[in-house]
Amino acid sequence: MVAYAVKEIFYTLQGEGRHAGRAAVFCRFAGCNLWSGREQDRGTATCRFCDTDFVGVDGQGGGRFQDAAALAQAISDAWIGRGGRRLVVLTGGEPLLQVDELLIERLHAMDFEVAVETNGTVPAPAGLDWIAVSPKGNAKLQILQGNELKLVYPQPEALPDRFEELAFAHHLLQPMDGPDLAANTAAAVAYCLANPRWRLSLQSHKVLGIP
Ligand SMILES: C[S@@+](CC[C@H](N)C(=O)[O-])C[C@H]1O[C@@H](n2cnc3c(N)ncnc32)[C@H](O)[C@@H]1O
Ligand SMILES: Nc1nc2[nH]cc(C(=O)O)c2c(=O)[nH]1
Ligand code: SF4
Ligand SMILES: [Mg+2]
Repeated sequence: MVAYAVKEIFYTLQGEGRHAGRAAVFCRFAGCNLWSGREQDRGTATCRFCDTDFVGVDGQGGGRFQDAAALAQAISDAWIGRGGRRLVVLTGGEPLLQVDELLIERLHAMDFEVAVETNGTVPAPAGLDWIAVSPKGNAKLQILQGNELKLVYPQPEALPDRFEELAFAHHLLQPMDGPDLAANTAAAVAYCLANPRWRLSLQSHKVLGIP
């Protein structure tokens, strides 16, 4: 039985959210519940603005890992930093379709702080150190609390008001990348100025030209 399908594993700086600028291993799981990942399905998907290729296991360091120990070892091998706190960001695709408590335990045993980037539609296993939820359109949220709520903006079906009172330590707006990035960034800046409980999250890795 193949346990985990992983698109890619790479070491870079977290580009987004409250940990932006911090070194981390990214583990990108294959597959998502809100889009097939095929361009021909994008227009009818629940999530239509995705900036990521999460199909297959053919990326750098990707593959099928038989068990939690094997995947945790591959993640550990990708950490090339010296000193500091080791951080892994589990992303995708939708990581919570695959992440389980055993993997989190193994990563903790290898001295990692374990963060997740999720669309929030799948319940989270116990033990995660940092939960970043990024709601999508009218998809029903199952995770109603966490560390950061990072809303891609603007989404007509997911207005910030709806998430303002949820129990997250940080509320962030991230401009939607795509053909309207400049206008979306201006709109997000204006929203944060008018509604100071929201802070801006830029995708700094794209500006920097790093993965
Ligand atoms: C590719 S997703 C993978 C994790 C998970 N499926 C999710 O949606 O949160 C990683 C992050 O990128 C964000 N993202 C995806 N497409 C984006 C876009 N076009 N502009 C800005 N952020 C985007 C997501 O909202 C999420 O915060
Ligand atoms: N540098 C960098 N930071 C990121 N933060 C969230 C990402 C993601 O795709 O989940 C991401 C990513 O793909 N690259
Ligand atoms: S939920 Fe996340 S991975 Fe899935 S299509 Fe949307 S942005 Fe991409
Ligand atoms: Mg990304």
